[in-house]
Amino acid sequence: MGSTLVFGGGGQLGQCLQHVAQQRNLTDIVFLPEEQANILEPAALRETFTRYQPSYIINCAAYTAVDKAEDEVDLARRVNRDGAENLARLCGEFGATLLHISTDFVFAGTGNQPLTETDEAAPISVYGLTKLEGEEVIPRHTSQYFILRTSWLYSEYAGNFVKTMLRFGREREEMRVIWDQLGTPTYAIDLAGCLLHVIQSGSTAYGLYHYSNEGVTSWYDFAAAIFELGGLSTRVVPIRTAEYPTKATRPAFSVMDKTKVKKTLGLTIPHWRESLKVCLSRLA
Ligand SMILES: NC(=O)C1=CN([C@@H]2O[C@H](COP(=O)(O)OP(=O)(O)OC[C@H]3O[C@@H](n4cnc5c(N)ncnc54)[C@H](OP(=O)(O)O)[C@@H]3O)[C@@H](O)[C@H]2O)C=CC1
Ligand SMILES: Cc1cn([C@H]2C[C@H](O)[C@@H](COP(=O)(O)OP(=O)(O)O[C@H]3O[C@@H](C)C(=O)[C@@H](O)[C@H]3O)O2)c(=O)[nH]c1=O
Repeated sequence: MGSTLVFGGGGQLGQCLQHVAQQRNLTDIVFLPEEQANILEPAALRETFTRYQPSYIINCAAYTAVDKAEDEVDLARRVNRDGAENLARLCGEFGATLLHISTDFVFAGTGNQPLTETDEAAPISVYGLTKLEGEEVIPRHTSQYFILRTSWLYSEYAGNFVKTMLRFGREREEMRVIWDQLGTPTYAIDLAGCLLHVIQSGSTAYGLYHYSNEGVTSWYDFAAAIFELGGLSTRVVPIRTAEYPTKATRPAFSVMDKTKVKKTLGLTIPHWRESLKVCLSRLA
C-alpha cells in the first residue's frame, strides 16, 4: 500500500489513527506531530516528502479553536488554508494521494434536511470559512485527493465535548446545554477506521465526502446520553443558543448525509449512541 505520512499526528484524530493503525498491524505509517513537521514550513515539508517518498498523506493538522479563530483570523487561515495548500502542492509533485479532513461548520446551518456534498457551503464562522478555503485550494494542485467532512469529533484522546461533559459532570449537579443546534457526533476512532480503509482498499474514487456517525442529535441530548451511559446523575438543562453566548456562531443544523461515502467505499457506519458506548467504556 506504500508509505503514509500523518501530519498533525499528535492531535485527537492523529492519536486515533495511531491506535487503529496499531490494531490493524499497519506499520508503514509515520506520525508527525507539529514539533516535527509544521505544515506552514514548505522547505522542511519538501525535505520530509523527499525523505519518505510517501504514497499517502493524511492531514490531521488544523486550527480547531472555533471561538479563538474569530480573533486569530490570520493564523487560522494560514493553518487551515495555506497549510492544506502546502501539502496539496507537494502531493501533486510527488504523486501522493492526499486525505484531508474538513468540517460540518462549512455550512450555514439554516436548513432542516441532511446535507449532501453538493449542497452549498456558506460558513458563518472564521473557522468554517478557513476550512472551506482549505477544501477549495486542494484541487488546484492535485486531483488525487479525498476530502472528508466530519462533525462533532470526540474520543478518549485530547480535549473534546465528551471529556468536557464528564469532567464538569463529576463536579456539578447541573449542566446547561444547547438543544437548538442539531448535528451528529463522530467517534474519531470510527473516522480513523474510514481513513485507513480508503488507503487499504486502494480506492481511487477521489473527491469530497461526508462522514459522521449515523443518527441525529442536539448537544443537549448528546450530553444527556453521556451522563446516562457514563453513569453520572448530573441533570442537564436544555437551553437555547442565545442563552449560551459564544464568540463564534455555530450552525443550527449541520446533519450530513453519508450516502456517498457508504456506497462508494462499501462502509457500514455505527449509530452515534453505539460508538459513544464504546468510547465511554474505554474511558472507564
Ligand atoms: N474536533 C472536532 O470536533 C472536529 C474536527 N474536524 C477536523 O478534523 C481534523 C482533526 O481534528 P482534531 O484532531 O479534533 O483537532 P486537534 O486540534 O486535536 O488536532 C489538530 C492538530 O494539528 C496541530 N497543528 C496545528 N497547527 C499546525 C501546524 N502548523 N503544523 C502541524 N500541525 C499543526 C495541532 O498541534 P497543537 O495542538 O500543538 O497546536 C494539533 O495537534 C481537523 O481538520 C479539524 O478541522 C472536523 C469536525 C469536527
Ligand atoms: C461546554 C458547553 C458547551 N455547550 C455548547 C456550545 C456549543 O454550541 C456546543 C459544543 O461546544 P464545544 O465548544 O465543545 O464544541 P465546538 O468547538 O463548537 O465543536 C466544533 O468543533 C469544530 C472543530 C468542528 O469542526 C465542529 O464539528 C464541532 O465539533 O455545546 C453548551 O451548551 N454547554 C456547555 O456547558
